[in-house]
Amino acid sequence: MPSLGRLHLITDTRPGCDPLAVVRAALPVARAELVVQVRVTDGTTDRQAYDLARRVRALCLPYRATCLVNDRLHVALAVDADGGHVGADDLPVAAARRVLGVDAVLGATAREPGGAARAVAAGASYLGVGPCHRTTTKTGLPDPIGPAGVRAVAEAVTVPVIAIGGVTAATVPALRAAGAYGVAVVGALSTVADPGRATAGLIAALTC
Ligand SMILES: Cc1ncc(COP(=O)(O)OP(=O)(O)O)c(N)n1
Ligand SMILES: Cc1ncsc1CCOP(=O)(O)O
Ligand SMILES: [Mg+2]
Repeated sequence: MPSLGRLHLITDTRPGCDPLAVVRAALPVARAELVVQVRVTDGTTDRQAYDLARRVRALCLPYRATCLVNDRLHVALAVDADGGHVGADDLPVAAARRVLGVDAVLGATAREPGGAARAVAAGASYLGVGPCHRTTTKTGLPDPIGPAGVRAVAEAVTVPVIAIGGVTAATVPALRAAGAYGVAVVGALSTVADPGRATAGLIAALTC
């Protein structure tokens, strides 16, 4: 399995967003350091999710960037994505691993060391850990765990920890110092005027 990219761009399909434009801007900057996770809003049909994932997959290929699909693992299989990401409301990690196969990249959401260790034992190849900071992109989340919460998880597992939730280039150094391998973002790339420039800022923070 190729090494995991450090910058995870999660697609924003809320009204008024153009997820493909953001992916197109980020790819030439981050190249193989980019992991694009296709995440769609609940009201999105499988056909719409498939069409978006198929396009993202095609855009990623020439850059050797990784393409994952959030929640809908049948869509991941249908577009031959590199893998998927599951959380508490999705297929259990072991079932997701059976669906995707042994070689797939499989991310699981974790918030504390016990859940993190269980997810890894069940077959997760990386963990999405958070919310680290307050986010405006997803509602209904528990309080942020901050860099200290990331550290607690990172010390409990050997797989890459991807910090998520309110991440910006300015908060990356503290998250990295806490043991995060990389970060996942929605707003930091999808709600800015120049996503290519924002990608460069995040990559610089992740690789220094
Ligand atoms: C990298 C990463 N980490 C966490 C999540 C959240 O997944 P989940 O808890 O299943 O919530 P939804 O994204 O499905 O709303 C993620 N998607 N990616
Ligand atoms: C899907 C998800 N899970 C925890 S926070 C989050 C959204 C992160 O979005 P942003 O980077 O805009 O805070
Ligand atoms: Mg989910």
